[in-house]
Amino acid sequence: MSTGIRLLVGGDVAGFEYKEAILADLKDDPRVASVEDLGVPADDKESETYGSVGIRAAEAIRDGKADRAILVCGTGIGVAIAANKVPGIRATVGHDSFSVERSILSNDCQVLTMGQRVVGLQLARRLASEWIGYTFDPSSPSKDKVAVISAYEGC
Ligand SMILES: O=C[C@H](O)[C@H](O)COP(=O)(O)O
Repeated sequence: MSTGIRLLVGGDVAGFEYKEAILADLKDDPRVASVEDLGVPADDKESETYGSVGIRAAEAIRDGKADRAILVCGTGIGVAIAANKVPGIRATVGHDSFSVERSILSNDCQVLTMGQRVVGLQLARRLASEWIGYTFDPSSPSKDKVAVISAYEGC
């Protein structure tokens, strides 16, 4: 990934500890231009569920306020489903290095999600770091495949 990526992190109560750890890592990462915490906050972890956090992150990316988001819930599934409801946003669960790589190089995903109840913390942190290191190649054959989805959405 080129320097200057603008990131969001977020999640629900079930992903709070991982979200906080990944947020801390990203704040120290020289590849990151900015990172914003969308919550849930430490003092009100039940304030939102995965649906609203996922949608809010995706809308911010859609609106050009950030480039990508890393979201954590219990499984990664809920935040992915929510983010994918926003037209133009491609979100996926990624719990292994190959999927995390392909989520960018094949699918040009703007959102990576993970599950705090599924993988270990150190793996989640490593996958987050790997993910921001990938950049989609718009001259690759994958571009036309992603375009099929975008055309359906009208994006
Ligand atoms: O996808 C949903 C998440 O895993 C969420 O954090 C937990 O949801 P639950 O409490 O309904 O299992």
